[in-house]
Amino acid sequence: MTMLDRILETKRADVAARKATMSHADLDAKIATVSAPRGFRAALDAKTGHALIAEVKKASPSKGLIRADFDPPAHARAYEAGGAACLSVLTDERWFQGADVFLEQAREAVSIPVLRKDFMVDPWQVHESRALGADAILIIVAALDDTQMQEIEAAAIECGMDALVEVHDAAEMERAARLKSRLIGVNNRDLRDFTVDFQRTYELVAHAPAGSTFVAESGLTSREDLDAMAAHGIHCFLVGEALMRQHDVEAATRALIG
Ligand SMILES: O=C(O)c1ccccc1NCC(=O)[C@H](O)[C@H](O)COP(=O)(O)O
Repeated sequence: MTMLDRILETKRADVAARKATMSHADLDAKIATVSAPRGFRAALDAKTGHALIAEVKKASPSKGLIRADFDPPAHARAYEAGGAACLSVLTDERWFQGADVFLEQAREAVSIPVLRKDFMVDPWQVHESRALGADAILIIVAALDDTQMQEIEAAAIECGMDALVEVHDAAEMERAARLKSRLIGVNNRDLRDFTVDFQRTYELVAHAPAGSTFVAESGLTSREDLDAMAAHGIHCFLVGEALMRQHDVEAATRALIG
């Protein structure tokens, strides 16, 4: 069983338990109280130069605890002040020590759009994400069949949210291209064995559907990494650990994107 399989197994059980306690009507009532979605893809497209999705990330299955003095609203403000276009907030509890409240606190602290970084296995979670205030959700192609992806994407569209569609190889890129979303991410990290390989991203960028906003995700640590990606025509980046390990998150963000 791969790490992704294990994450998905616990996620399905978690979602089943959550659905038992909160109906669609409950979620709709909560959605009515949160502010309208902030355009996530539009915020990336509006940036000249490097456009950063900065991740609020306490821990990960590959690295364990990353940030002991974890403070989501403070990190969110530092990212925004450092020039990030958007935030990503991990909400998975079991594997990333995340929490829903981290997303609510982070979004409340800033005016830039926020991605709920979690493992979507059911359209119900999309409505739950909107109820938490999320402006975008993640669709991991490796985790879903085509029907599930379409249903989750349809829920995102219904909620006025963007979907970041994450792929790892050319076959997944083909499946992603059948969706409506043109916000495509390539995860440099193999979710099965955690190896990081920028080459995969360099190859896949040419296969993204025309007109896509293309995001390189994971394992990026330096300005040199981003410049190397830019040389391949990639200008949007999702970075977590490298920034979360810095004492001065704002300065590190500014130094990374320049
Ligand atoms: O980060 C992990 O170890 C991980 C393991 C298994 C599935 C997903 C995982 N991470 C989610 C992400 O995609 C990253 O948090 C995100 O791209 C930022 O990566 P990084 O800059 O390397 O923290």
